[in-house]
Amino acid sequence: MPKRRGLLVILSSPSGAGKSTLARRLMDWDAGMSFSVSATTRAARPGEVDGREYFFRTPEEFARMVAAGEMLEHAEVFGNRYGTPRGPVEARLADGQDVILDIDWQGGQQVRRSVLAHDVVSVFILPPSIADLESRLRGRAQDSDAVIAGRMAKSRDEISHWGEYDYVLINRELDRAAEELRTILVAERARADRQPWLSDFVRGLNEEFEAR
Ligand SMILES: Nc1ncnc2c1ncn2[C@@H]1O[C@H](COP(=O)(O)OP(=O)(O)OP(=O)(O)O)[C@@H](O)[C@H]1O
Ligand SMILES: Nc1nc2c(ncn2[C@@H]2O[C@H](COP(=O)(O)O)[C@@H](O)[C@H]2O)c(=O)[nH]1
Repeated sequence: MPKRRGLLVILSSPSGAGKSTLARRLMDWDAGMSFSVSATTRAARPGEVDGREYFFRTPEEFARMVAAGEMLEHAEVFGNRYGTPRGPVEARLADGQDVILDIDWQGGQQVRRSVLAHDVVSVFILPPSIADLESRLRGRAQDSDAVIAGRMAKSRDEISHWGEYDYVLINRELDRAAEELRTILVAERARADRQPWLSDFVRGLNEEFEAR
């Protein structure tokens, strides 16, 4: 019976709106989903581990990965380079696993134009207000004031891309936003064109009709 291919779930938002938090909620809900670990040239934050949050790479190593065609997408974000390693994503999709990409709008555009476009569900996450966005970035306590100011300055531009996404949700109350995200996944998985085994199943129903 043909197996469903995995879904590529793109989450984008201005920095601090809650993508990683919502991605973790999705994986708590369905342990079969996985997170694509990006490569980046940015320095690791305290507590971040190479290969877990990111593959931390030098600019030269990152450029080599791009030149070798190893990136599904890549972009410069806040002065650093970020990219999605292609191999693990393609392998997991082919195996029927859903994969979450926490990437910016530039990466979102590239993935939607790629050969994997049919597998994509894209979700843009808005903060309830700009004041909340700033207080979340500050509350995370992982970036300097200068870095936070830079990210706030770019947030308007990121938000301007919301209309390019399949779904948009406002991450006001976390439990509610996580529930909305799960609902999107449930609906997308149930789409007829994502269940290639359905024609076999309906053939079985017809055989049952004929045997009555
Ligand atoms: N609904 C919410 N209400 C209050 N705080 C939240 C909510 N969602 C996320 N947060 C908090 O906001 C902060 C930023 O969240 P998170 O790191 O998930 O954002 P992000 O979009 O992944 O950021 P970045 O783009 O910089 O990686 C975290 O401290 C997180 O706990
Ligand atoms: N286009 C891509 N954007 C990415 C990727 N990995 C992360 N990001 C985006 O970068 C910013 C900053 O992340 P941070 O970890 O430094 O806070 C955030 O908006 C991410 O969505 C990627 O592989 N490609």
